[in-house]
Amino acid sequence: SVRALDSIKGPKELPILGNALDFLVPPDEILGVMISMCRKDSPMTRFWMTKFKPYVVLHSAPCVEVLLSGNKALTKSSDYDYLLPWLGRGLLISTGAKWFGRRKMLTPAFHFKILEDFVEVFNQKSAILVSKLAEKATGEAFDIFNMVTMCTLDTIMETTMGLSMDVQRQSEIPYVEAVHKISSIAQDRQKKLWQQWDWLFRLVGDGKEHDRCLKILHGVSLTTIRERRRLYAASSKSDNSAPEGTKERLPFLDLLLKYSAEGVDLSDEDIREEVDTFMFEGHDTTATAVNMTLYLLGSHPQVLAKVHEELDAVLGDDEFISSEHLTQLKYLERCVKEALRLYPSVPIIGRVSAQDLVIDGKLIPAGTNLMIFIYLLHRDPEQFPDPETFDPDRFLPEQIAKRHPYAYVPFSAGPRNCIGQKFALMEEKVILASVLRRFTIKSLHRPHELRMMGEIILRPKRGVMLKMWPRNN
Ligand code: HEM
Repeated sequence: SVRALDSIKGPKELPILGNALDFLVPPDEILGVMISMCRKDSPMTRFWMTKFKPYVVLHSAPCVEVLLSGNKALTKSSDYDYLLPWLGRGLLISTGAKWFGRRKMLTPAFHFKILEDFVEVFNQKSAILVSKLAEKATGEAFDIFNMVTMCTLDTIMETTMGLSMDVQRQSEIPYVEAVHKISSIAQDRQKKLWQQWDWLFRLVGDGKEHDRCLKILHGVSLTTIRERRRLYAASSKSDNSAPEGTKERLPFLDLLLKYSAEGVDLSDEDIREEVDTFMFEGHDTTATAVNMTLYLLGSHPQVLAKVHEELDAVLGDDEFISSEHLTQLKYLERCVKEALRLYPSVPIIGRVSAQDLVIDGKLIPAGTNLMIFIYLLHRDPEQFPDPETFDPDRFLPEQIAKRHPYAYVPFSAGPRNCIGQKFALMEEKVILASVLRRFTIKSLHRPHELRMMGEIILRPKRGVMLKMWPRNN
């Protein structure tokens, strides 16, 4: 049945090895290789990671719609298996009844009422970032990437895990370094045939480094659970109610602890998987998104001027950025969305279909690995004319109405979309508004100098180099 895939266009392949050798390039060249493989004259492309493992890459809106709408392909592709030692079968990777039950269980933790309570934390954590940036705002070049990452990590730990770790005041965070390293190793394993087998991965691959990272990552998640369990038990004992400030709507980790205390089938390992999944997905994605928005604004002074104007008009002298302010920051929101178009934090997602599918008139047999190449989809010139140009007005309502509904999916779409989408957009806006109301910025890199790496999460190889100055100074 794999023969059916021969009717889909793709790059020339070698016997047995297929296209596997094409991927043996440094991490900052993978996206380029993928783009050059994908056919411009076809809405999807087929390639072979050896002749035993075909992939179909979808890069046009109507094809993406077939896959993401409905329940046809809710199972993740085997590429996610490389993340299993770290994330286990938490919400990102689980499938079937386990995924469905968890999704239902965790959705209330992202209820808009809870998100409104988080706005205060977004403000507090952004204020720490701003105070650190005040030292950098001298017109000297610096890399802002990790400073923003620490801010988003600090935020996710306090909002969803209920713990104040004060990571922004520390100079180095082994957790962040381990996240970057392990994602890079997982990505690397996908393309290196000899690393597919665990024993060989350990013998000649990055197995040792992988396990070192794993120890750091699980150390942090297990400590987090232990600490929150202690606080949860103490507060439940004292007044028989949820921990302080959480009312009846419990944030993420407390919700899991409550279910496990009530005897719902949720082992310590189950909780650990979810904590690891949300700590990772909840900070690394937003870090890239905020960083790339800053990069783009720092390269487009006229757009930045309009953002400044809007911030001054909406925020005035109000120190606290409220959810009402956020609703009014429409231009900033368009910038955030346009930045996620050009630099979607998750550039590629993978599925496998349990049943035969017909996409663009072609039969895709059950079991085929499917990729949605979000990065390329967002550059379709038919949907986004002059696609490399940063133009926030593409997200004016009348412009959105002209496009295919699946032309823009930075948070994926359908039942397995991003559970943290609203959280992310609110957090991004608070961080950006807090920073930009006080500072003006200039980016030092041109787009091709960023050398974007698609290591599960998109990352610029050389960070985001900026010059920054206080405003009105
Ligand atoms: C700008 C920020 C973000 C972007 C661009 C983003 C993007 C995505 C995408 C594309 C997916 C689908 C992944 C796939 O199909 O493999 C996803 C899933 C997910 N995201 Fe996000 N995300 C962001 C922020 C967040 C935040 C803040 C959280 C948590 C607080 C979060 C938690 C998750 C989880 C748990 C899933 C798996 C959902 C499921 O399969 O049911 N994400 N995200």
